[in-house]
Amino acid sequence: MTESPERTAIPVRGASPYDVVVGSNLLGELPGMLGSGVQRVAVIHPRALAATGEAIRQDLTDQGYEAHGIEIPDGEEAKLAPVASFCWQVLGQTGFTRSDAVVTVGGGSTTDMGGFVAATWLRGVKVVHLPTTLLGMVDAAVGGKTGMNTSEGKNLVGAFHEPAGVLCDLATLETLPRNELISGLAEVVKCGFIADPAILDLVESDPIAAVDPTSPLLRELVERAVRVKVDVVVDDLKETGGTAGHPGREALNYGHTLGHAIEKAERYQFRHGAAVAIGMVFVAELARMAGRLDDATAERHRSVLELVGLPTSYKGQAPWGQLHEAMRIDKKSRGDQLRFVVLDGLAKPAVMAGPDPQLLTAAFAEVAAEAAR
Ligand SMILES: NC(=O)c1ccc[n+]([C@@H]2O[C@H](COP(=O)([O-])OP(=O)(O)OC[C@H]3O[C@@H](n4cnc5c(N)ncnc54)[C@H](O)[C@@H]3O)[C@@H](O)[C@H]2O)c1
Ligand SMILES: O=C(O)C(=O)C[C@@H](O)[C@H](O)[C@H](O)COP(=O)(O)O
Ligand SMILES: [Zn+2]
Repeated sequence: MTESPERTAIPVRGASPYDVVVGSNLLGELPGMLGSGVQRVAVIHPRALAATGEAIRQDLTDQGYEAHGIEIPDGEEAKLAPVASFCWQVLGQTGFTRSDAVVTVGGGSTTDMGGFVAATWLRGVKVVHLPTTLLGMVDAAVGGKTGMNTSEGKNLVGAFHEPAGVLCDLATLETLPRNELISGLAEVVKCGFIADPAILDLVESDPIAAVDPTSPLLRELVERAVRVKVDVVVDDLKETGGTAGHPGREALNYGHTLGHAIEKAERYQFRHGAAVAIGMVFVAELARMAGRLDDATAERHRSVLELVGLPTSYKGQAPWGQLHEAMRIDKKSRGDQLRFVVLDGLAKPAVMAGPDPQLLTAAFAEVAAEAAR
């Protein structure tokens, strides 16, 4: 790892190695990440970042690229087939070849959709991610997973397609709405529970700095969470399974089984991180009730998430039956068997396969009932 006060480069080793760079004012590094031979660049950005997207497009044009801006909807509306189809149309009409590149500028919905377009255009062209949300920096832009929603559920279509580089420019977080920053912290806290408990200590030590985009503490959280994700994906890029005693990439799905079901039930009006926060409390209860997780660690889920303003109980309208049904199509399921990532202790992720339905109902009661406490 190369470090300086301005930038930290975290290498992702593997068949196609690349760097995740964390720092400020990193745009000058984009041509280096694009590498040689790129003539055309498509800058995919959401509506909310129209000015930023255009500035990056202009900058690339000034440097001699044939740069095209592609504006997509904000949030989950971007992760729909017609939006990918629109992007393919633009790439076709501008004559994109296999030596051209996609640059995404935005949050996880943009990197998921833009990454999917890059994975599928001509069966795969280069992509560089410029995440502009905390969640995008610590999670979505890293590791090559892309996901599109269908009416049946969240991220049901996608591909693994690693980026050529990721630039996490912390200065971009200064315009991010507070609730979006807090949503991203859920994935940071997730990394604390599954792999790096120092993350939890840091958040607990100064929860105000943890939600301050200019704080050195948030920068340390970003770097730590990126390292957790990188360590997992280099060992199990395509989620085919971990080594003995570790669930591999599935560990990153901690809290997501119920989380994704909540997002779908709430028609994606819930922030991803908020849904995952509730999902983590649910699986902590599941593991505690199954005798796998101690009371203190289970309770720590609630306390650390609440410290930064994340929800720990489900106050929405969907009944358990609807959420249970939605979980069946989760990618960790095998046949009719539901599988959950649980903890056997702090930083000890494991898989619980086919839990007793009564245990599931009891764990959900702990999450839903808290609303009435
Ligand atoms: N592929 C993966 O590994 C992975 C990992 C985690 C999450 N995800 C996906 O990421 C998505 C959530 O991503 P997200 O939380 O970044 O949300 P998002 O991409 O929907 O962005 C949230 C909102 O903030 C706006 N925005 C983005 N950057 C901004 C900035 N700097 N200033 C002002 N506004 C800005 C966006 O336009 C949007 O309206 C979900 O779809 C989730 O499934 C994917
Ligand atoms: O990178 C991964 O692998 C993850 O599971 C990270 C999750 O935070 C992310 O939300 C991911 O998109 C979920 O993947 P899915 O396979 O459950 O759709
Ligand atoms: Zn997630």
